[in-house]
Amino acid sequence: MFVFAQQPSLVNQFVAELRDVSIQKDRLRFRRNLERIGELMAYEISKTLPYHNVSIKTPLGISETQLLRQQPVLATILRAGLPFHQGLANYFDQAENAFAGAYRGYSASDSDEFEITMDYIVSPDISGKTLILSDPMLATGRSLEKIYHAMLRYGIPAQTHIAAIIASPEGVRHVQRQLPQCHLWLGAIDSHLNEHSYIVPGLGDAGDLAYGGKV
Ligand SMILES: O=P(O)(O)OC[C@H]1O[C@H](OP(=O)(O)OP(=O)(O)O)[C@H](O)[C@@H]1O
Ligand SMILES: O=c1cc[nH]c(=O)[nH]1
Ligand SMILES: [Mg+2]
Repeated sequence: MFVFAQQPSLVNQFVAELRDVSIQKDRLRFRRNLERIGELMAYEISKTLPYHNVSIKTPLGISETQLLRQQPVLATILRAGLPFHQGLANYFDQAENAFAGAYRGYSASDSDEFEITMDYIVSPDISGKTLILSDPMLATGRSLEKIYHAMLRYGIPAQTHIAAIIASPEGVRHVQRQLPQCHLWLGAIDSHLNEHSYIVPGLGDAGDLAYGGKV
């Protein structure tokens, strides 16, 4: 598990801006910060992927270097995942992409009990490929668990990376227990979940901050 908050970097600045009530209401900046963190996480994850040697012909000679052996498949969960996904896609710029729609379906309007409902998924074949599954918020971990299992309809990946920006300790434990094969990349691990399963201190509702409220 790699936690960006455990070392000084610009990721901490961008996470701070996502959280800050005096900055986060600027939707454009909020989305751009999700995207910027996606870009920096892509760079960090790229250091752990398989490479092969290549020779590049320049106007003056040959340059030997190492390039990614294969682009990953980038998968994300609507809505809040979209800007974060775009950041990953800016750097893994030839990746194939998968999208899933999932939301918390509550048993009653005054209840905190919910099931994760998935109503949309589209993906390329992921057999033998590197899968990077992203969602900025890892609260209970049940959305990521559900979408990971749904992705297995499209093949068994060679390796899976889960990228999240803010996680709860409960969610991290859940993902580590349910998906022990996945590598975790986290911006920060916060204090706890509240009674509504929101992360504290967290940032609030990432989807609403990025795109506005919903009815
Ligand atoms: O770890 P979990 O307990 O499953 O919660 C995390 C999920 O909640 C948020 O999405 P939300 O349902 O708010 O949808 P939205 O992005 O459309 O706002 C977030 O982006 C995750 O998908
Ligand atoms: O804290 C949380 C939990 C779920 N979804 C969010 O956007 N924020
Ligand atoms: Mg939301």
